[in-house]
Amino acid sequence: MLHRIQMNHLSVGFNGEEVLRDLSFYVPVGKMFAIIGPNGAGKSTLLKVLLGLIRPQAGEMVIEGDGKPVIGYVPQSRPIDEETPIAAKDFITLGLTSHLLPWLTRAERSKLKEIMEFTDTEMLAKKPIGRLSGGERQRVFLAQALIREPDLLLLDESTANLDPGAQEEMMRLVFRICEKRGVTVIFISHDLAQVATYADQVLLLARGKYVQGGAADLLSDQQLLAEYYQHEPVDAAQKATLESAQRQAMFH
Ligand SMILES: Nc1ncnc2c1ncn2[C@@H]1O[C@H](COP(=O)(O)OP(=O)(O)OP(=O)(O)O)[C@@H](O)[C@H]1O
Repeated sequence: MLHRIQMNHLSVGFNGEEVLRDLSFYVPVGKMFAIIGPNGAGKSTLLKVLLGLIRPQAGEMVIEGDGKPVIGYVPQSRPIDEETPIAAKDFITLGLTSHLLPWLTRAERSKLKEIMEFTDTEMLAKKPIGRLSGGERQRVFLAQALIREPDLLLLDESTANLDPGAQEEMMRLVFRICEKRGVTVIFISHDLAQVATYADQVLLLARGKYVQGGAADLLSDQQLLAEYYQHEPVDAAQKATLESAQRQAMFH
């Protein structure tokens, strides 16, 4: 169980170029937290800092819990060679400390069964991961992250390449994990509707600046979004004109 996730004055750069500058924010424990912002804003870099893969040049990261915090990670869906010789079930067990199926303890086997039921991956158990559909593969990645019983779950655009139904299914699973097991979830997304639906708090990031706020307040601030995403805000009149043009295009 986590007690506190707090970043204080983080700065990260590559080859002398700053990507994150003096970034301070907190993540509410046991909630869904979204990181949004334009391409190149530093969102994945921030997740890598949380995963301990990048050491910030300045600042500190505080992740406090009852014991050593366990972090699960689900990457963006990527193509995997069809012939990759590993079945979904074996892939999921790679998340455990004993690793390979024959060496699983009784407790680990029962955990595996529970997680595969939860993520609806039982039917995929024997299929090579390269032959799974995008949505199936992401559920397998999620199962691998969950089998470690994480305190903190990180998702880096994990639903980006899925169809709307599969996106919804995956986010509902993640939401249930957060709600029922008290897992803190940090997810990166470019889908602002998805963020509005699932996030409690949002960190909006652009190079060199950031703002944190409640999802409803922050996402309804068109001026702020336009400033960070660097486009003109769409006002009500423009929206009506656009919709009318779309309707006309449909009938001609
Ligand atoms: N290992 C690295 N070496 C050099 N530059 C890097 C490295 N990792 C990231 N960067 C640079 O840092 C900047 C931020 O990258 P990052 O992947 O964090 O952005 P992002 O917000 O996740 O973008 P996107 O929405 O496109 O995925 C980019 O300009 C990128 O080129």
